[in-house]
Amino acid sequence: MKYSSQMVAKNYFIFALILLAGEVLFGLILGTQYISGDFLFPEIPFNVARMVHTNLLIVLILFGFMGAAYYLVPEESERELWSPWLAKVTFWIFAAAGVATILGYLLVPYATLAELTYNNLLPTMGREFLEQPTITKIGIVIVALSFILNIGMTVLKGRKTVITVVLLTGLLGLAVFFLFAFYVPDNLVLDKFFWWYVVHLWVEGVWELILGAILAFVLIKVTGVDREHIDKWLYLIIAMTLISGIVGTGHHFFYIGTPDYWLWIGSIASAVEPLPFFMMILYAFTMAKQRRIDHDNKIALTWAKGTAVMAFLGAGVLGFLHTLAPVNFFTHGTQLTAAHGHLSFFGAYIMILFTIISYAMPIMRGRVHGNGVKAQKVELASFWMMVIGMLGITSALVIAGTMQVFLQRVGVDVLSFMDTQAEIIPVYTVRLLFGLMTLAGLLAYFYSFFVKEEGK
Ligand code: HEM
Ligand code: HEM
Ligand SMILES: [Fe+2]
Repeated sequence: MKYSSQMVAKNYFIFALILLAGEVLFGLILGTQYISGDFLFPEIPFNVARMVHTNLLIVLILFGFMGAAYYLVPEESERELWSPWLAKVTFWIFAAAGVATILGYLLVPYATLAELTYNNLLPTMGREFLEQPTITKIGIVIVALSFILNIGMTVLKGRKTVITVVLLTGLLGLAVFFLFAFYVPDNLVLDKFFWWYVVHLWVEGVWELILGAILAFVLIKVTGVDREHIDKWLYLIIAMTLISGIVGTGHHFFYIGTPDYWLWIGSIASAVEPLPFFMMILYAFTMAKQRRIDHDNKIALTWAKGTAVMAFLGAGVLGFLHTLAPVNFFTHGTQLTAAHGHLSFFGAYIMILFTIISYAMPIMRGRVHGNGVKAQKVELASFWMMVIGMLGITSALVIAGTMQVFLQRVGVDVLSFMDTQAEIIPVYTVRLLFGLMTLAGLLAYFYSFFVKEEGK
């Protein structure tokens, strides 16, 4: 490790992985409830489990991004972190607030949680992904500001690279768009309209910049390819992302009460969105081919290539599947949406965290050349188990969604929502089995940390 302050990233990475285990566990609870509705009722109702599942996902990605930034920014900027102390303190504040919020979801009814946290003073609760009590949201803003101050000062005072500039832009965007979580208009159409300013402009806008920057950093390290070469790709990908992604928000404004012109704008702009994801595949594989060094940490490169491919499949292919207005008319809010949500979040934002963790963690643990051969073998097995598990979950959901559309939405003699769900239960059983495989893969990943190196 070049700079001792990079070490602060370790806690962030470990905590992100623990939250990921919780997320997958709650996914399995949800998957079981789809088959047997009374499972764990009344202790953990579906709506609560869902909230815990998705909120853990968001929070773990935030922890992962912070860890990634704290690790790579000092190295890129060629100086110590502006304030390692601040980074350590914010970790504990954020971790405590996160745990308290999840416990709040699980231990008291949501309405009571709203009352206890004085939601009436500034109502922001109750929207998907943004269910956190207002006070937690304020905490997130404070943590984000201190984090950006720390990263920003390090970047400004040190060497500026394309990677750090892109990363910082992404992080600033992340913080700015989160502010829309505080704007909850009474009008339901406006409410939904601005809700997407957080959700869409995060995942299909500024988070993609963060993803691109982390991917570029790891690729430079493990391939030894010239920075100038990688920078050109990064510029191109980022430009394509922003051009298509910002206007592409229109694909959420088709049938929610917004004007008709969104049908055209949303369809056309978002149809371009798969391109930057496709370019990431070309970029990762070209770099791997042109590599100048044979880094001993082979698995980090595997994760990097895997991220590019899976993000393209989840976001690019499954996203495109329902992004044209005439298709979305039938598929909106079905299991096809869930299929896309799972593979895109996993392929892009969970896998990029595995990429940076697999590169950085061995170094932080004193293994500068990466883990030993045996540990990397276990990690490779975990890679495939998780990738196949998530592909299995999403394939099942694509089948479930297609059945749902045809049974419930096409023609006149259609089934009700619940009758349709009953027909799909066999497919949900397959989903659950692949979910178990994903969990097994994650456990194998954890185990790889404890594999002893030969001769030690
Ligand atoms: C890292 C892995 C996972 C990620 C990234 C993930 C992500 C997500 C996301 C983004 C949603 C919201 C989807 C939407 O609104 O369309 C969701 C909901 C859900 N997830 Fe996961 N999930 C993961 C693992 C699992 C597993 C292993 C299972 C079960 C086997 C599962 C089952 C569910 C269910 C049943 C829902 C609720 C869908 C609904 O409301 O109908 N998830 N997950
Ligand atoms: C990594 C990037 C992406 C992530 C993490 C992501 C995630 C999600 C999630 C979780 C939802 C469900 C939200 C909800 O209603 O609860 C969603 C919806 C949607 N996504 Fe994405 N997405 C990504 C990229 C894309 C791309 C590139 C496209 C188009 C090419 C796309 C098209 C759509 C559409 C059309 C919907 C609305 C589905 C509906 O009407 O039910 N997404 N996305
Ligand atoms: Fe979107």
